[in-house]
Amino acid sequence: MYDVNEWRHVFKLDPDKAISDEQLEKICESKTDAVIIGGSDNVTEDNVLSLLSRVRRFLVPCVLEVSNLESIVPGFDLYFIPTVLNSRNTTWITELHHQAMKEFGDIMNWNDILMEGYCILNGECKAAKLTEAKTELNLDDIKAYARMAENMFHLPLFYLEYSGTYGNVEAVKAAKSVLTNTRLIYGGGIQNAAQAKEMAEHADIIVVGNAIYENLQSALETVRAVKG
Ligand SMILES: CC(C)=CCC/C(C)=C/CC/C(C)=C/CC/C(C)=C/CC/C(C)=C/CC/C(C)=C/CC/C(C)=C/COP(=O)(O)OP(=O)(O)O
Ligand SMILES: O=P(O)(O)OC[C@@H](O)CO
Ligand SMILES: [Mg+2]
Repeated sequence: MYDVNEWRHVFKLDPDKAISDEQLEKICESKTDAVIIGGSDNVTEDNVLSLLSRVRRFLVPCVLEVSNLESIVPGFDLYFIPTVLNSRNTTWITELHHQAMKEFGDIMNWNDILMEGYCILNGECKAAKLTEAKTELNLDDIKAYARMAENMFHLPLFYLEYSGTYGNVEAVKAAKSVLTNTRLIYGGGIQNAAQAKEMAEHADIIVVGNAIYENLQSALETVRAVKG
């Protein structure tokens, strides 16, 4: 029903951060392709459900990006499941996933679930610290992770994650150069239309997160910059 292959721009809402109804309406009616609900800190069943019910007043597709087992709730259009390819700790590559399959395996509808191969590149972000990601990577390392996502694991999504800081365009270009079927997602530090446009020249989908809470007007301008 929802074709992520057509998406170019998404907003990521953090369930741990406050957003007014008026601000949320602007995000949901911005003509972005989807709203992702996700974060790395204090993501709970309660704050996920509360944000989902507020986003549901609008027509925009709503995705849960799963970050822990406790906050997986029904009612989303799609579920994105990260596996951190450059983590040093198997917990974040396959272990929580194994646990989740034991818990939810019988009721999972794989038409609504997409795996994301994460490559985290900002060593200072919470997700990097939590997952013990190996972030000192050169362009060849990044290309190799992208190839693993597509050719080895056949993942539908490869996510270059610079959460909190604007990343290296050359890294995005390098990842894109080796991907054919797997969609390239770029997220991190996009604060304005120019940055959105620059990353969207190489990434298939760009994600705007923190800017929603820091400069909403500028965040909204990223939609038109990417989707015209
Ligand atoms: C009942 C029902 C609806 C069932 C549906 C079935 C279903 C979807 C089952 C789930 C199956 C499954 C395999 C789940 C996996 C479970 C799991 C916990 C996997 C681990 C995920 C993971 C690697 C998390 C690590 C952290 C991470 C990469 C989070 C992604 C998001 C992210 C990086 C956000 C940025 O966070 P933020 O807080 O904004 O950070 P900053 O401070 O840097 O801004
Ligand atoms: O919050 P920012 O830095 O925009 O990053 C977006 C997203 O990639 C975070 O997972
Ligand atoms: Mg954030």
